[in-house]
Amino acid sequence: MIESIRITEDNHVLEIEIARPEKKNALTGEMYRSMTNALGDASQRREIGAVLVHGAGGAFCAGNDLADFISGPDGGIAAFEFIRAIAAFPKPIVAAVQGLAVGVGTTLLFHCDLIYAAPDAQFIMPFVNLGIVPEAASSLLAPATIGYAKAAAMLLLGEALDAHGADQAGLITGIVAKDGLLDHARSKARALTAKPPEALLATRRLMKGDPTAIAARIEEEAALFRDAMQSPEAQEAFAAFFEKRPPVFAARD
Ligand SMILES: C/C=C/C(=O)SCCNC(=O)CCNC(=O)[C@H](O)C(C)(C)COP(=O)(O)OP(=O)(O)OC[C@H]1O[C@@H](n2cnc3c(N)ncnc32)[C@H](O)[C@@H]1OP(=O)(O)O
Repeated sequence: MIESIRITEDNHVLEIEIARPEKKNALTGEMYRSMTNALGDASQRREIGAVLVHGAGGAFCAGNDLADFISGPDGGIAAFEFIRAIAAFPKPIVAAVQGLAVGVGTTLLFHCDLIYAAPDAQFIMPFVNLGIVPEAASSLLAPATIGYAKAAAMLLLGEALDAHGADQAGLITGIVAKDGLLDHARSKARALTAKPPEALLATRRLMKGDPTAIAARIEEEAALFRDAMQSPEAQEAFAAFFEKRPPVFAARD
């Protein structure tokens, strides 16, 4: 186990805590690999009935570590392995979101089942701003979950949705006060593990819809994503982030 991903178990629930608070829980290759392994393990073990994901230190997750994107060759590969794993994960996933959920920090939520958010939660999918494209089948699942118009504001303009907006749009299950958020999410995860497992898993499978369409969209996005990562637009956006300046993209005229 690595320090920045803490895996624990309690009452048949496997908990994944993203714990890199000094970088707002941005995900590195080794963090993705650790979570992918934890999901693989949890899917095999009968005694695990649900997974709970949360972030340490006031943020949920600031998305992919942008330094990892720049430094390659791993940039993006571990992320897509994690995305495939969470999309195919057969058991219920509960998320407790406080503070920022950026990039994959939001898109992973489309593969969760119950999402509880603190009032300070902010959901942001800034892919276009970064010169890249959506991932985790969010180009399919965002319009399907929150409607095209809200998805367009998030995915084309990169606008944030706050907790209230996310609740209204149907992105989350509910809003819970920050100090009770984790306990609430834990109690819901435990409640899932007390249900008859076969009926629960079959119901979830039916609700999730056609897995081949989701898997195909993940791969379609991944191919575009890999190309976009090499583009001058993305290189400028990543450089601007670390130089703490606004990006300057090519003029239209
Ligand atoms: C396949 C997956 C794709 C994706 O996920 S694409 C999305 C990638 N993520 C992003 O583009 C988010 C980038 N980060 C930000 O825009 C901002 O940060 C936040 C809005 C998340 C937070 O802003 P604020 O509250 O002002 O905090 P701060 O001072 O910017 O961040 C604290 C420290 O955390 C580092 N950090 C934050 N996010 C990332 C990241 N994604 N990759 C690498 N570092 C990150 C910063 O640089 C800084 O560090 P220092 O204290 O050393 O200056």
